[in-house]
Amino acid sequence: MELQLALDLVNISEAKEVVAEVAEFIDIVEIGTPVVINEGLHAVKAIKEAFPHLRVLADLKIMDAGGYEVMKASEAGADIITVLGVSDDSTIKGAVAEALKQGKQVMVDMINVKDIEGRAREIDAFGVDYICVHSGYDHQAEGKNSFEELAAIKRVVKNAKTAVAGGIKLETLPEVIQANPDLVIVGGGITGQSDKKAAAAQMQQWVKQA
Ligand SMILES: O=C(CO)[C@H](O)[C@H](O)COP(=O)(O)O
Repeated sequence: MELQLALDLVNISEAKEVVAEVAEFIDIVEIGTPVVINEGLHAVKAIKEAFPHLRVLADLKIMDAGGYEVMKASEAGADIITVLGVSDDSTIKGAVAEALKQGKQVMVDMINVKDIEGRAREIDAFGVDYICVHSGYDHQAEGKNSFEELAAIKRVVKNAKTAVAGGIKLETLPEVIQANPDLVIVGGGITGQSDKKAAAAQMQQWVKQA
C-alpha cells in the first residue's frame, strides 16, 4: 500500500515547503486541481525538479482531449495524470494510449460516477493504471465518504490498482486500510495539521504495515 500527499490549497513555493517537510513519508505527491488552475503545469515541473525521487501526479481531472492533455502533463514531468471516469470512453482510451507512449500512468477518478461497479469494470478493461474512488470537497461537505465505493471497486477491478481519496484523516485511516486499497490519498489530513510531519509519519507507518 502506498501514500499520496494531495496539495490543493497552496502556491508553488508553499507546495515546496510542505513536500520538503514530509517527503520521506510519502510515495507520490499530487499537484491538485486548484493548484494547476492557479499556477498551470509549471507547478508540476517545479515539484518534479525539486523532488525528482518522488512520483508526481497531475490532478488534471481530464474530461476531453485525453491524449493531448496527457502529453502536455507528461512534458511538464508528471508521472501520473488523472482522467474522469464520467468522461467518454474515447477520452480515457486516448489518455491511456498517450501515457503508454510517454512511459507515464493514468489514474481514473470516479467522482460523480453513478454506477461505480459497472463503470469500474468497463474502465478496468481500458488498461488504466489506477481507479480511484473519491468524495470531493462538495460531497465531503454533505458528510459523504467513499468507503462503500472502495469496497465496490475492490469487487470488480482485476487489472488496475485501486485508490481512495476524500477527507481521509488519521482517525479514519484504519477503516480505509481495512478495505485494502493499493493507494491512499490524503490532502487536508496532512496539510491541515499543525504538525504535518507527525501526521505523515504516523500515516506512512500504518500504510506500510498493511
Ligand atoms: O482531488 C481533490 C479534491 O477534488 C483532493 O486532492 C482530494 O479530495 C484529497 O484531498 P482531501 O484529503 O483534503 O480531501
